[in-house]
Amino acid sequence: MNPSPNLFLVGPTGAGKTTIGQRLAAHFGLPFVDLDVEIASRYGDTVTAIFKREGEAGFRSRESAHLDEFSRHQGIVLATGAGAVLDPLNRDALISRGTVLMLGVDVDEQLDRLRDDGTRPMLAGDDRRGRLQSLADNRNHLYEDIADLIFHGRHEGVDSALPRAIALLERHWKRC
Ligand SMILES: Nc1ncnc2c1ncn2[C@@H]1O[C@H](COP(=O)(O)OP(=O)(O)O)[C@@H](O)[C@H]1O
Ligand SMILES: O=C(O)C1=C[C@@H](OP(=O)(O)O)[C@@H](O)[C@H](O)C1
Ligand SMILES: [Mg+2]
Repeated sequence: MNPSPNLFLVGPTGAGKTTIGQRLAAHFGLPFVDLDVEIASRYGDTVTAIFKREGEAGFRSRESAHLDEFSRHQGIVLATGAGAVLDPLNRDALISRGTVLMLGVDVDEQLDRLRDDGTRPMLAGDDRRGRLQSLADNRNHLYEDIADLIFHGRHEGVDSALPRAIALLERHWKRC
């Protein structure tokens, strides 16, 4: 079904890269890898703890190393973290080693989905809306630049989004 070696999910925090990625992998019968989970398990720590101990720069260098490693696999679904696209080498690896699916989401929906979620260090502190807006301003064009496909998240649950995402991918792969 997938003529491309891998499926890479990119997009803002809370867009559903982890959740939808897992469900897409199950649907297509492919192994699922979440970059953040791999980083956390490799260092026996949470992403939040790595941010606290090493700062964002420390996390980013681990993220780039893991992205390079896992993007070389064949036939996986890989959920990246929202900031993985900041490094141009990461963007090149994603573009050249698989189909890049951007999951888009607006700030209101992010606020809603992540209301009770305290696990995202980039959102720590006050003014979540302002932080999300500035992350969107800085990053959305990077996702769009590398995406083969863009899935626009609506105000709907995962069960309703999933078949739309599957249909989008199947249409794309049929054309390839
Ligand atoms: N339509 C939807 N698509 C994706 N995630 C959704 C949707 N509706 C609700 N969610 C919820 O949003 C939360 C954030 O999703 P997550 O997969 O962690 O995003 P990401 O990995 O992109 O940061 C999860 O709790 C997920 O169940
Ligand atoms: O916005 C970011 O830079 C980050 C997003 C997180 O992933 P999600 O996109 O799954 O939240 C995780 O990689 C880390 O906390 C940094
Ligand atoms: Mg995630």
